[in-house]
Amino acid sequence: MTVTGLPFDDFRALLRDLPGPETAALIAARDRDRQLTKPPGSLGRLEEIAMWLAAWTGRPPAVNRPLVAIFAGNHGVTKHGITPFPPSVTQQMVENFAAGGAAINQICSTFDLGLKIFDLALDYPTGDITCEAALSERDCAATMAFGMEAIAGGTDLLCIGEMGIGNTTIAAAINLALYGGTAEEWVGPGTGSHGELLERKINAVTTAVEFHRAHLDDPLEILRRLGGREIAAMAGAILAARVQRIPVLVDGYVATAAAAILKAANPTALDHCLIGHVSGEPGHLKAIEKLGKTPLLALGMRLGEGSGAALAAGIVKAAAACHSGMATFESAGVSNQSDG
Ligand SMILES: O=C(O)c1ccc[n+]([C@@H]2O[C@H](COP(=O)([O-])O)[C@@H](O)[C@H]2O)c1
Ligand SMILES: Cc1cc2nc[nH]c2cc1C
Repeated sequence: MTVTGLPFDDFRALLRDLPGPETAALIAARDRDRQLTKPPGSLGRLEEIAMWLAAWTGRPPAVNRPLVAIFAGNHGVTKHGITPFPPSVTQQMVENFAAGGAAINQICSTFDLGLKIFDLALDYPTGDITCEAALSERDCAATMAFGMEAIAGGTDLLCIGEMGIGNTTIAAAINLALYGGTAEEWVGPGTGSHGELLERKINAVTTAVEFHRAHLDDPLEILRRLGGREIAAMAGAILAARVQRIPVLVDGYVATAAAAILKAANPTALDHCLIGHVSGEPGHLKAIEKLGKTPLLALGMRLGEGSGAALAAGIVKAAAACHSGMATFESAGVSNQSDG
């Protein structure tokens, strides 16, 4: 037997043929929304969120098994001295997540969200993107496939987050490769890179995109050359959720870069996603606009670890509860506008 397929082939095929929303469930939800005891449109974006849940799950809006998935990876590019924290903090924070001591643990408890942490070969950082590919095609595809397993235990709302010292540099490089401009437009302080650290970060992003320039017309090549394991896994998880029609909340600057790879491969690939929160990272709003999205929250956070998506999950749960739990004009005996 001759093996002819390349590792990305299955993902390219999946991306070509994505399922769309369920129109019948959307129409039913719109119909019910019109009957609820409120002036039309008065719940603003909560109404849009309820319709989004119905369209993607194919049933009345509900959130019964929300899950926050955090993917952790390490990056060879950190050897350039671009971050105030050492790469060992990635593993240490994974342990902190497991022990319940991180911000994300408290947000998950507050909104009753499940939390799963996926650490990705933390002892084997990716290649230094300034002079080599971050990942081989085989490693990148295997990591995307691993990310797809995040939903295997079942969920009806997936919040996508990450942890990885150096990964705001990676996100900036991906954005520069996808959208152009200058490194300065996409590089921000991350966990606190200023002065010489920030200059080296900008140089690393410029050099990396220049080094890989001849190969950046293919989004999956951008992912494997400039990305990282947590970025590849997040892309896989978002794609798997789409195939299973599970709505997704995307977290900050880094998670958005993973999502952007899918959008570049298929313009409809993020129709099942909302952006939970616009990060304080300066390039995030522009990156969100490139996806044609409006973030649900703007709280000035720049933490990552799924925090913005998890906070937005609280809003999404409230939207579903309003839609399913509110009385109708008829059931509550409240006069509707047309009743006079
Ligand atoms: O996603 C964001 O908006 C975001 C903004 C700033 C920092 N982070 C988090 O900080 C880490 C990356 O920052 P840095 O400075 O090491 O590139 C990584 O663990 C991210 O989760 C994340
Ligand atoms: C302490 C710390 C916590 C984090 N959470 C997400 N990214 C992080 C980066 C650092 C440095």
